[in-house]
Parts: sequence; C-alpha cells; structure tokens
Amino acid sequence: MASLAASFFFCFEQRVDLVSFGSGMTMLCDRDKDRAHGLRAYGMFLREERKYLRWEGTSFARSEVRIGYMMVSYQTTGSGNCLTGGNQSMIKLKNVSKVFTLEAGGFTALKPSNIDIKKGEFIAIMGPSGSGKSTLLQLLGGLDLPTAGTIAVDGVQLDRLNEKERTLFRREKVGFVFQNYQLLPMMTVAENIALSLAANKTPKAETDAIVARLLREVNLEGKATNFPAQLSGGQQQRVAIARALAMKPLLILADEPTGNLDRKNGEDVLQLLSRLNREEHITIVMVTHDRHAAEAADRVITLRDGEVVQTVLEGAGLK
Ligand SMILES: Nc1ncnc2c1ncn2[C@@H]1O[C@H](COP(=O)(O)OP(=O)(O)OP(=O)(O)O)[C@@H](O)[C@H]1O
Repeated sequence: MASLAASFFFCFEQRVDLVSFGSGMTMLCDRDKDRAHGLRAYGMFLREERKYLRWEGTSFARSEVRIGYMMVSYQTTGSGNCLTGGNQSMIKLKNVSKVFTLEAGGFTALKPSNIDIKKGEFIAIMGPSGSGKSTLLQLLGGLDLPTAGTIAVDGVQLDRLNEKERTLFRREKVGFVFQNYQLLPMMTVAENIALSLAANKTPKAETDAIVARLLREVNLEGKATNFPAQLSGGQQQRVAIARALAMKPLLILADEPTGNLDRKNGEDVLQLLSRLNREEHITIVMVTHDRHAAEAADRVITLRDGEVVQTVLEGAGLK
C-alpha cells in the first residue's frame, strides 16, 4: 500500500490528464514523462476542470482534472503513450446501420457495419460520392443516431445518451473540422476558437491563454483579431482546427478538411493533423476523396453503397 501511495503522489506531482475508459478503469497520464499509470479507481469523479488539483489537502501541479474523492485499490505502471492507451478501442461500431426516412420509403445510407478504431489511430474514410462517408462521420461524432446497432466512443455508448448528454460529450471529447470551415463570420479568429470554452464557462484569463497557445500551435499568431473573411482558406481551416482543439479532444473528426484547399494549403493542414496525431496522440478520422490526403493516415476504410468494402492496413503501401 505504501508503494501505491508513493507512486500516486509521484503521479500528481506531474502535469496529468485523467482519462476514463469507463467501467471504473482510469488512466492517469503523466504528460511530461510520457508514461501511463493504470489505476483502478473507485469513488466519485467530479467533472474535468482546469484547476489546481488538491489531494488530501495538498496542492499539486496544475492539472487538467479535479477529483472529488478517489480510492486506489490496484495499480500498474507502464511506459508508453498514455493517450493512445495501447490497444484500447476509441471507436467501436457493432452492426451499425442508418436508414433515412423519405416520403418514397426508407433509404439505407449505411448498411450494418462493424468498425473498430484504436486510440491514437489516424483513419481515412474513402469512397465514391454518396457512399455514406459523411453519414458515418456524423454517427461517430454523435451528431446523428444509428437506426440499429451500437456505437461506443471512448467507452461511452452514444446511442444510450440523451441529446443534452450527447452535446456535452461532443463538446468535451470530439473536435469537428469541416470542408467549408464553418467559422462564424461576425466573430474574430480568437472568438471563434474560444466558442466551446465560452460554452463551458471557462474563465477569461484561462480562455485567453488557451487561445494564444492554439494560435501559436496552428501558426496564426497575430491573426487573433482578424475576421474569417480576412484570412485565406488554408488559414481559415487552421482556425477551425484550433477551435476543434480548444477542449483538448481525444478525437478529431474531419470531413474533407482539404477539399477546398490548394495543394500547398492542403499539405499544411495534413501536416498539422499528422502532428496532432503523432505528438498529442489525438485519434483522427478523416473523410477524404483525395488519395494523397489519405496517405497521411495509418489505415483507410473504404465505403461503397453504404457498405464497408475494404480496410487497408498500415504498411500496405500508404504511409
Ligand atoms: N438526411 C438525409 N436524408 C435522406 N438521405 C440522406 C440524408 N443524408 C444523406 N442521405 C443520403 O445518404 C447517402 C450517403 O450520403 P453521404 O452524405 O453520407 O455520402 P458521402 O459518401 O459523404 O458523399 P459525398 O462524398 O458526396 O459527400 C446519399 O445517397 C445521400 O443522398
């Protein structure tokens, strides 16, 4: 028990993320040392907050979580990348289908599909127009519900959440990037990036610091007070990516993120996504028509007429 306590203390001296995999299994991720501490934790977890962590009356390093009460009964320590979670599943679809109801009858946009995407993977979804790529992405992000089957994202079964819970889930776990950027034209770059932070009632000083960091990350320092119309397409897409990153998502869902961009700007966006995947271990699922863009991915899932027809694995000549 003493070694547990010592190890636990060690974890909290570091900057940590708390990543819950559901069913009581939780990862404490020690970012600075890139080590993961697997803990089976019992007790009550308060919602994630960016505050100073207090543990038994002692203040520790700035953390991404606040824990109300936790008892540790079991612990393993491993090395490796904590946010990828080894072979842990990020997305699991079981017999998921989507049928749209039309006057003329039902239209099956997605036939019963089983898909498993691991934490830290970069997946491209390809297929002809109308094959169901965007439909699938909407389901993965909880923007729409399947007609049948189950979808679990980071251990959370989306089809069991009500609308409000799905909204919260999306805000906290998923970053969306769209072909047409979907920035609000009357808001500045900084305000666009801060949208989800504002919805989450993040204090202003903290919001300003996060926005400044994200602007640096997407190489747009100096553009905070510009309006979207004053930026190039590539710059607007990088603002959209910064906005998607504001809540530190575990997953980015990108629908044709390079579709409106020329080769150079498209390349910049792909490199940014690849870096986020590689260095920040964010799982990325990207719909694309472009085989060159798909080469950024570890794996390509191909759809045809609403059916998964092929999964090309890493090493099959893509990367
Ligand atoms: N809300 C809806 N109601 C009815 N049918 C829909 C709806 N949304 C999509 N569909 C149909 O589902 C099929 C798949 O659409 P989806 O947008 O997923 O295709 P896609 O592969 O993303 O196409 P594209 O590459 O052209 O964007 C299409 O035939 C489309 O017309």
